Amino acid sequence: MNSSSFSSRPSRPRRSVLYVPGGNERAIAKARTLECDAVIFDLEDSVAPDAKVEARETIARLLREPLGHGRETVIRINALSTPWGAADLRAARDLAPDAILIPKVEDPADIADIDDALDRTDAPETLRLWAMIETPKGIMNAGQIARASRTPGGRLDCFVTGTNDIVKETGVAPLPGRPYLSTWLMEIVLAARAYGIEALDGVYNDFRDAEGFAAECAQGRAMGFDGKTLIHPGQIEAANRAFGIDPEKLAEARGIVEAFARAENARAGVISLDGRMVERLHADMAEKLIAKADALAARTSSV
Ligand SMILES: CC(C)(COP(=O)(O)OP(=O)(O)OC[C@H]1O[C@@H](n2cnc3c(N)ncnc32)[C@H](O)[C@@H]1OP(=O)(O)O)[C@@H](O)C(=O)NCCC(=O)NCCSC(=O)C[C@H](O)C(=O)O
Ligand SMILES: [Mg+2]
Repeated sequence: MNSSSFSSRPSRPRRSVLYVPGGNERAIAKARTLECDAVIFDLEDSVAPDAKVEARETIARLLREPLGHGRETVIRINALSTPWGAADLRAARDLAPDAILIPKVEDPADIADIDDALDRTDAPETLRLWAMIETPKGIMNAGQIARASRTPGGRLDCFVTGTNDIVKETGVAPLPGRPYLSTWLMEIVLAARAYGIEALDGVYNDFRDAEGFAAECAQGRAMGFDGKTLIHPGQIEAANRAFGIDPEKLAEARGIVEAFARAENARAGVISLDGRMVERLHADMAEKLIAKADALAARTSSV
């Protein structure tokens, strides 16, 4: 398989991925009613050290039922190097979420350690790993981290950008338009694309600023991110719109696929369609878009 091919990436919609603090029972209950594509139940930075054990017990009690309606359930654990990491990993594994999110990944070994620990407990192969890229070393090593995911049985499926930690660790100014962050964000996208995994943009802290949020979503989409991580239910609709599918683009994609399917184009590498040059690589991209639209359509919206 061509590890850099667009079509090798999964087509699950991840337009809107909401963090929910693991200790907040009201927010956990509310998450079941929301139209986001995935929910990250957090045991790391949104939970104070003294509340970590209780938060773990809370999600173990409240997440026995999957979210349903095609939404992915993800649990962010504390790093294995912390006093809570190993017990978080066991608890998360027992809940059988779609993925476990590992914070502050800096090296392929950070993923391999978790993979090995999961293999020792016969965790299902379907359990995926997501990696937070949010430190200088994590950004610099993003390519190697993604590359290591291509090993047989590798579980890594998605990079999640941690802009708050990047700002903290680098001292970069978090200005509107993210001028000093953009290069690093695009390195994360590039590393993900090179090895066929997905990449999610970081959070927008000022959750009452709808205009600023919409602008940052549009920027993230233009950078190539698959979706945005969110901190508040009020951000879901705008993220779904920004990272959703434009009906005109979908119609165009269907036209490209149909054109290449015609008998007269069976051996063509390039065709002319509506006055534009269209290559087989465009057909690959079109198929990916159609698969994403189908996955969205298959999701029931009656949450
Ligand atoms: C940011 C908040 C603390 C704001 O909370 P609050 O003031 O309570 O908001 P509202 O009163 O507007 O809430 C209205 C209702 O919505 C529910 N709610 C709020 N947030 C969530 C949520 N995230 N998920 C589900 N439900 C939510 C409230 O309970 C209200 O419900 P109801 O009363 O029944 O109507 C709060 O939004 C919050 O805690 N957000 C998540 C914070 C978080 O998880 N942070 C950690 C992840 S961000 C990060 O670490 C990224 C990365 O690592 C990095 O480095 O960048
Ligand atoms: Mg962080």
